[in-house]
Formats: sequence, structure tokens, C-alpha cells
Amino acid sequence: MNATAVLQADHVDLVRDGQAILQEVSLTVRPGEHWALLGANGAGKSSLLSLLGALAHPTRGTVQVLGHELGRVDMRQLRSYVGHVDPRHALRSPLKVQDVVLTGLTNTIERVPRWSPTAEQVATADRLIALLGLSDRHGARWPTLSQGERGRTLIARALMPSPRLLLLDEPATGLDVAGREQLIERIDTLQHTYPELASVLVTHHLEELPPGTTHVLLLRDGRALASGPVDEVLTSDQVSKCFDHPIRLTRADGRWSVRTNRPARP
Ligand SMILES: Nc1ncnc2c1ncn2[C@@H]1O[C@H](COP(=O)(O)OP(=O)(O)OP(=O)(O)O)[C@@H](O)[C@H]1O
Repeated sequence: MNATAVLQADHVDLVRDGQAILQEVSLTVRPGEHWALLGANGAGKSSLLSLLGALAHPTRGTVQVLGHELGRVDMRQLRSYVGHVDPRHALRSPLKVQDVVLTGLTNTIERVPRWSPTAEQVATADRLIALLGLSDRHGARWPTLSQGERGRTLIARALMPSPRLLLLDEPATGLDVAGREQLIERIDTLQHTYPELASVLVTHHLEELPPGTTHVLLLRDGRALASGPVDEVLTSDQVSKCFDHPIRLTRADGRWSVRTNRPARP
């Protein structure tokens, strides 16, 4: 593995029920890099993220997460070093925000009976709650949180064990425009606060890309269409091919927007 890489996938294939979901996908993520996995519905983004988060094994090829090759290490232990933010977080108890964030230390969804955090761990949780803009919701209970507040709580939770890698699976799905903007602002803040942290964010909306995105992998039908620094990969031409639609891509103040590229009217 590349000595400095946080993640390295080499020629990865993933087959499920006889169907090729990923083919020949390679990706190297280094500290401080912020990758976006972009592609249409069904392109294979979440499947790739599940390999990077040590939730599944590749059918062929190798995946190394934090220097450990999947298949040769205890996947459960490896998972505890990766901050994985899954919007389908199945919490049933009405835990307070602070308690939800603290479950990041036990890597469990519910609170572990008879486990209690140290004063230092509680202070870390409070610092992360503030970083994610949730100080005024500190004591609020999970069922009363808005979807945006839940998403930011889960990012704070994922950061509790000081991971070197943060995986974000469609973090802005279902958010209104204010919720989306607050999320992007907080992701921007945390990227500046932890300059060594690497991240991989899955989305199909280019408007949701944080301005700190450094690299992009465009996936189409399970294959990498293009991969590399954001300015080289995010072109109207390549994004049009990725989504199989004529797209005009523009960037302003570090953010992207897309329109259908219609021929000019005579
Ligand atoms: N366990 C599985 N068995 C069979 N097919 C699967 C399985 N998991 C995913 N697939 C298929 O693999 C393809 C890629 O799915 P995946 O969820 O990775 O795509 P995605 O790019 O994340 O899509 P979306 O943007 O809609 O979330 C889809 O066609 C999906 O139906």
C-alpha cells in the first residue's frame, strides 16, 4: 500500500447475485483529501462506500483501509477506526444528542449498559456538538431532532473516536435548502479543524459538494469513468457522460451547479 494512503482500492470487482456491481475500480485516498463519489442512481456509489467502510469484501481485487487489507483483518475492529455516517441510523431510544454522540466511542447504535464516558470524553463530545452547530440542541432527544440536526449529530458521533477517515453517504438527502447549507458549512469547518482527516462523500447532486472537495471519482454502471483532482474531473463533458445527459456545469464561490445544456434558440 502507498505509505501515506488512508484508503487504497486496486482493481476492485464486486459481484452480487451474479450481477457485476463494480468493475475494475481503483481509488487511493490520502490524508487531507476530500473525495466525492458521483454517479447516477444505481451506479455503484453506496456499494463502493460499503467496501471502503469495511462493511463488505470485494469479489476480486484488494481494498486496504488504514493500512489493513480487507479479508486479512478483523473487519469489526477496523470499522471502529472509520467514521461512517449512515443516514439510515436505526436508533430506537429517545437518546439525547450528547448520548448519541457518545455512542461513537462504543461504535454501537444504542447506549451500552454499564458503560460510562470519562469527563474528558464528555468534553470531547461537547466540543464536537459545538463544531457541528448543535450546542443549543445539546439536550434535545433524537425523535425531536430535524433531519438536518440528526445528520450533523451523526457526523459528531462519527468523529468521537478521532478517525483518520470519514465516510459520508448522501448526507444532504431530504434536507431543505437551509439544512443543506448548514451541513455544508459545518463540513467545511471540520475540514479546516482537522486538516489531516480524509473523507469520502457519496452524492448524485453536484450542488451538495462541499467547497473543500479536492478529488472526484465519477462512477457509471459500476466503472470509474474518471478519477482525480476535482478541477480535472468535474467538467461539463465528463459529467454529461457520467449521467448520460447533456449538462452544463458552472462553479461560483467554490460551489457547483448544473443545468441541462440546451442548444441556443435561434
Ligand atoms: N445485495 C445486492 N444484490 C444485488 N444487487 C445489488 C445489491 N446491492 C446493490 N445492488 C445493485 O447494484 C447496483 C448499484 O447499487 P448502489 O446502491 O451501490 O448504487 P448507488 O450508486 O449508490 O445508487 P443510488 O444513487 O440510487 O443510491 C444497483 O443496480 C443495485 O440494484
